[in-house]
Amino acid sequence: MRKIEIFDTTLRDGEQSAGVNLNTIEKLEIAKQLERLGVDVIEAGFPAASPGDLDAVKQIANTVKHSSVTGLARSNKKDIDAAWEALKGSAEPRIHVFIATSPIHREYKLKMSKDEVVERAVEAVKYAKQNFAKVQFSAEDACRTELDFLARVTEAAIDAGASVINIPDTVGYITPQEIKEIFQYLTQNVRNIDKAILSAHCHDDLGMAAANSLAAIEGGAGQVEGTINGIGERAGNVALEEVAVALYTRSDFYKATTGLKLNEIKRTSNLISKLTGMIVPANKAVVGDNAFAHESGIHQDGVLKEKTTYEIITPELIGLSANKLVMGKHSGRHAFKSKAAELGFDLSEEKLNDAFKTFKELADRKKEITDEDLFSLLADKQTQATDVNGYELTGVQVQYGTEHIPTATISAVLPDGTNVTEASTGSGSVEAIYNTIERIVDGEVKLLDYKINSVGGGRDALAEVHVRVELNGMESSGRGTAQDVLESSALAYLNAVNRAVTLQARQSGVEKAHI
Ligand SMILES: CC(=O)SCCNC(=O)CCNC(=O)[C@H](O)C(C)(C)COP(=O)(O)OP(=O)(O)OC[C@H]1O[C@@H](n2cnc3c(N)ncnc32)[C@H](O)[C@@H]1OP(=O)(O)O
Ligand SMILES: CC(C)C(=O)C(=O)O
Ligand SMILES: [Mg+2]
Repeated sequence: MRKIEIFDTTLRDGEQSAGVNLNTIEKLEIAKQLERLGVDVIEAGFPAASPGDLDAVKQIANTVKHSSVTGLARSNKKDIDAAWEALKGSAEPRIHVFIATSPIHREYKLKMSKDEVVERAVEAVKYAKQNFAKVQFSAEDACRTELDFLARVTEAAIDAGASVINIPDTVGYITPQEIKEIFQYLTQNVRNIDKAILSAHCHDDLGMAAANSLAAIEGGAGQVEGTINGIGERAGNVALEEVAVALYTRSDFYKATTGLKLNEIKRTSNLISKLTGMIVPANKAVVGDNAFAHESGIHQDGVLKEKTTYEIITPELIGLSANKLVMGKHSGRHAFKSKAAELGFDLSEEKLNDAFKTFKELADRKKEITDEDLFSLLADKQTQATDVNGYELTGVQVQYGTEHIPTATISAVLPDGTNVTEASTGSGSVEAIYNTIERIVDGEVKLLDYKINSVGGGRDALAEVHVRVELNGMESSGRGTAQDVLESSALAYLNAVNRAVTLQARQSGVEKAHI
């Protein structure tokens, strides 16, 4: 069996998804889970993109021990220096430098000749190699690049010191047969290919990312790059869980495996979905809610007689256990702590006490507290900043009637500690709440997107709201979870406002909390 290296770029290419913005605490939590999942490399960000990105990559590099941590850099000294600043504390400093090689990108974007692109790539790899133990080079838009030129760039980058050469299908254009041939061509025509491993990085614009990644492996790729749940720029990157489970299930065909702990897949998917607000479609391969649901009579009959009639992978394989009824209002602190550990959370004493209090309040109102409820509650506590200096919701009251104008009254604590209560109307309850919050907040807030999702099932399920807002021209996202949809709507809005305030403070040089 060949071992395929798994390079996870959820925190870099995944965060390039429109509307996703993770703060450092959330990125750290995701990185720790990717480490538990057993990915070989975590691409933690693009350090030159912003001081916040650099800081997040640095914290992840200094925390994660069992996966390599890397950061992206353009082929210039400034980006490579920023990456070094972020990654020098990691166990095996590793950088990912790139430059586009296709004719379209050379002519219109970079305005460079072939020779200039090769020269820039070589200079960048050599410069990076002065500090970094491991250098990965990517030929952006490789799959639309002339094959002989791609081989030339690859050979030059390896000679300059790159030990991983990534061949991205940047715009999701290639077909499985073609990408297999590209990898075979490079394997056969690059003189020094034995000194590097080839990597595939596929996007899903035509829905072929998983097929293309698997075809690249057949053609000789030793590393696959992608994201969990397939999030990423435009239609997203290849979903790593699909590649890993396909290799496992069809090892008879691919004769390849990965180092992933497949039973950590579901937890990783849930955490990333929750923190990014990118909800996983029910019919999504491997991690969708319906991936193991048999609806029709003939299928149910077959599964009852013999599971393998209609089930090629088991829920247990990806760590999906039956949703147990776990805790109730009579549960104590010890049981709660051990349940939190079972669900994969290692909370500080302060956060654990806070989570226990919220759990007890919830248990008073909700009949059954499921693993899903607890996961949501604990993930919120784990990623909540303790040094927050923002707006805090203390009360929501809404009057609604089909014959009346909805009116909301909101009480909150301002960043300077003052208590306020305001009221306003709207065409619906949520609009009334948001109009009221706008009266409380300093500046102009615009709602850009609103999504609501229930955590688990049942009439008393928790409501999780994700919003995207603009505050004084600064875009940010926020989320809120509560049993009541209106309360979660208010919490999500204020969370997004607080994040925008933090980003603005950062930009104006005033370091504040990681809200
Ligand atoms: C395929 C991918 O996923 S690539 C990664 C995409 N990710 C990102 O862009 C991360 C977020 N980006 C950013 O924050 C900003 O774009 C920054 C900080 C990286 C750069 O910002 P700016 O300096 O303002 O440049 P801007 O983004 O407008 O333009 C990019 C410049 O980099 C150049 N460039 C693009 N790729 C490369 C490269 N790999 N190597 C060298 N130069 C490059 C472009 O030609 C352009 O140069 P020009 O200004 O001479 O025309
Ligand atoms: C930066 C590179 C690797 C990339 O994300 C792409 O080309 O899609
Ligand atoms: Mg990409």
